[in-house]
Amino acid sequence: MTNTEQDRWSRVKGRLRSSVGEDVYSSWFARMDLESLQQESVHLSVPTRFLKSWIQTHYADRVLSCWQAEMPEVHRIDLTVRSAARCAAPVRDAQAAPTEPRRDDHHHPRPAAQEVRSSAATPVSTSHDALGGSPLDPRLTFASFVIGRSNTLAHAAAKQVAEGRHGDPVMFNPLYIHSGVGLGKTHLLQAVTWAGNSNPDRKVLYLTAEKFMYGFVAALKSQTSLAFKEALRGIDVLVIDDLQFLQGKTTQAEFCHTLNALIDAGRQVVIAADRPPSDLESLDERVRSRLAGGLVVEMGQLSEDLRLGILKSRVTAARAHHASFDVPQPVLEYLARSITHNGRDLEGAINRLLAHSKLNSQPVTLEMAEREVRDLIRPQEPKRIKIEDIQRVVARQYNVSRADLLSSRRTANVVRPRQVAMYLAKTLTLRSLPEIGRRFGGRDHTTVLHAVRKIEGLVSKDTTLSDEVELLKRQLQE
Ligand SMILES: Nc1ncnc2c1ncn2[C@@H]1O[C@H](COP(=O)(O)OP(=O)(O)OP(=O)(O)O)[C@@H](O)[C@H]1O
Repeated sequence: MTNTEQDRWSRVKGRLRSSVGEDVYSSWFARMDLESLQQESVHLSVPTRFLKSWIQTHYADRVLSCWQAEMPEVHRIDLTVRSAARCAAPVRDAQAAPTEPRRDDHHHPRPAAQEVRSSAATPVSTSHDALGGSPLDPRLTFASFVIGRSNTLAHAAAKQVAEGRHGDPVMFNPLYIHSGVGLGKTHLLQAVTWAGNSNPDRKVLYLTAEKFMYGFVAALKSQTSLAFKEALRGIDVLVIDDLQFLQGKTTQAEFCHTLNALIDAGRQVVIAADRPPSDLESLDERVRSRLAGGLVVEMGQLSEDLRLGILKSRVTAARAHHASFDVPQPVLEYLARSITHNGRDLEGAINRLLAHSKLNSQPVTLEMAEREVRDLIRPQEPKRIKIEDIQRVVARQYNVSRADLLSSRRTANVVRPRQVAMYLAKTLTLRSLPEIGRRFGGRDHTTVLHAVRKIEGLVSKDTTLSDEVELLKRQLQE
């Protein structure tokens, strides 16, 4: 690709970024590449079918108009998937094959917003119970899931899975969601299960990894493992929570087998764990790579806005049974500001205020809240920042890949981000210059020192760069 084309593409991305805002841009467009540029058409690519379909449905016109602002002669945008994701394949096992014919999307368009059940009033599909699915909490639905910057992509992907129909092609498989403790994985997975099972044609089975192990081991003991496997293969979506707890060679082999059978049959698999597939050390390498082969989405820390949203939704839910319960806005803001670690503590705080105000027949006040939730407020430890995080965030910000940062390429669009990343590594971590050099593709410590000095010098003069560096620091420390 020529430099002019690269420049144009950078300007188009700039336009796109300012037109949709930083958050939307980084969720949907950060991984979009320019493949080629013809006179009237532009060929772009994204890494997953999901991103492709999302961009086509929601942003096709926007992308075209940003190109036209740069090159009025452009009339067509072709968007393709870089690495082919798996589609629905024919079911190998005849016994487990769905008996219904596929419906045609064009003739039976899916309603734009599928109704999602919102209470325990509707029983979850009997197949879920019959198959020995893990218990579901009726409160954990899409309706009660609050969306924020850290979970937009995970939520959208989960929604897409939940709204699929029996026999629909599978867009990304498996969908793998990971996050730290208490950041909403179980909530999202159960929401998929509730919503998916509200369609009578579909069977969605939610299992914790423990239940998977137990189900399998128990089935082995009672010689019914074949039946258990058949049952698993008869479902449309298998949801497995807390995968990090899957242990034991036999169980793992069986899990791998089930995963392959389901994926090859075009059935959806959704997985949650507290770490990315590559960090699931106890799992076999083949399983890890299969897990990483679909869409892997991380849910970050809950931002203050999101925490406030969760608190409000919890208060609303509590008011359904306790109409007089009220938490004034300043108290909610105080809680959102001070309880920073996870959703479970936010829920705990509201429960305590509810209990206290009910038992003592007192309204909730700021003093009461401060007293009641004292132990939920942990002292702010400075966040330990990893060099990989710095490389990831910088690469995303400047639209280069992490491999570019580590490479020996010396083009300007890579050199500056690399220097910024090294500068951040020196200022935000305790790593030594040689160590940083090693982590940046085996560079010498003098190269790192040069980069650090260079950026130090520039930020004092160049306000754009200094704003960029500040933004990066904030993203990393969040
Ligand atoms: N985005 C959100 N909207 C509403 N509630 C949320 C959200 N994120 C977390 N919560 C709430 O926080 C609590 C903990 O969430 P959840 O159990 O889903 O976390 P988890 O990531 O599965 O944790 P673990 O790693 O311990 O399994 C739940 O009460 C959940 O409803």
